Amino acid sequence: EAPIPPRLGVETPHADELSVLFNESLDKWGIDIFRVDQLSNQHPLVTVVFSIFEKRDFLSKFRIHPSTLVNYFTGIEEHYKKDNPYHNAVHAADVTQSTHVLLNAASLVNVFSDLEILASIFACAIHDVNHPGVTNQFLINTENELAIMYNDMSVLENHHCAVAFKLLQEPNCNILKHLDDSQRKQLRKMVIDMVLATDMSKHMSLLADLKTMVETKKVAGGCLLKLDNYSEKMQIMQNMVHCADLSNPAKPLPLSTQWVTRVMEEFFNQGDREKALGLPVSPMCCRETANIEKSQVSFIDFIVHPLWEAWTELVHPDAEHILSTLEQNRDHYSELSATREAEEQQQQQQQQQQKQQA
Ligand SMILES: COc1ccc(C2=NN(C3CCN(c4ncnc5ccsc45)CC3)C(=O)[C@@H]3CC=CC[C@H]23)cc1OCc1ccccc1C(F)(F)F
Ligand SMILES: [Mg+2]
Ligand SMILES: [Zn+2]
Repeated sequence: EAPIPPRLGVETPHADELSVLFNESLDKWGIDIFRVDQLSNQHPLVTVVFSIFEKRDFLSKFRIHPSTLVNYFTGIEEHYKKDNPYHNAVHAADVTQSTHVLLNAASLVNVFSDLEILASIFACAIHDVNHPGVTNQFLINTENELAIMYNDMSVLENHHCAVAFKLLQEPNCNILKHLDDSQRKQLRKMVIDMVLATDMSKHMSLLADLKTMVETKKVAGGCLLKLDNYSEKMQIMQNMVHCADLSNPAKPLPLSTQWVTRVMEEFFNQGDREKALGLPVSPMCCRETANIEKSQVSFIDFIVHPLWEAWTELVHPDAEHILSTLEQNRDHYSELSATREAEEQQQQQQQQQQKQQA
């Protein structure tokens, strides 16, 4: 019989501290996921997934042996590249825990079945697995084997799904073993639909559909979401995972700024590689010229805020605090970018004056 894994799914000398942190904050927006990474001996994804599965009683509901769960998600975690500054297992753990919190919104109670919730958590955990640390456009421009494999269509997102489902076939890793065929087929389809929807090129259509749904729900008298067909339900699940994937600017500032540093590092590394290859450097990816605060303000104004505004309306009033955190953070970055601009202008004037005096 397979051995029972340790209490939090991972061996760590900080097990007590970690279980206190989870008891206090696993269900909270703004858990310090970087501390989870430290306390879990750099196994943030395994311990977050294990704890969520336990809290939602998924091990018994879906007859998953604890060691199978640990084997599979340890394999997944190992396939997240540790030297990616941003797209690593900490990001996967962050998106998974964020979705776990979004699922607890009062207006979403009894909306999703256990299988749909399992599919959502699973999709988050694997949604960036084996990410190479560069964008789809970079893979396409460099005719990378992945772009050839997937014909330039959602290259990364197709790869994440394929790697995740291939790992299920490893020995003692099949967490879906005791699902019946129909459940397994449904879960596979739902996970693929959610992961492919994390491709930013799908963002505008996803948001447009969400806004339409919010309008029709309002007309229907703001009642609890009555989602009678797969497509409507999947739209909500896709937007939920997409919201979690775009939740960095909506987290408490000390967490948000760490994500900004990480993602800029990853995009700058890509900019360095583009320059070395003689390729045009992607916008905001040039180490010398990027204005980090300005990037955040436009990212929030054009992408993140419109999405979270729609989500907040859909689950009103459960996500109000998230939207207000996002708005506070946006103002912080905007003030920072204004002062930085003023400083740069002052420096330029001083240089001008020095030149004139010389
Ligand atoms: C914590 O901070 C970020 C987290 C994730 C992303 C992610 N960005 N994107 C894209 C990158 C290209 N985008 C744009 N390109 C040019 N002009 C604009 C104007 C407004 S968005 C946009 C759209 C978002 C991804 O695909 C990543 C993978 C999946 C989900 C989200 C990830 C972006 C963060 O910070 C901002 C940013 C950072 C670095 C470079 C550029 C940007 C920038 F401001 F540009 F977004
Ligand atoms: Mg992704
Ligand atoms: Zn992601």
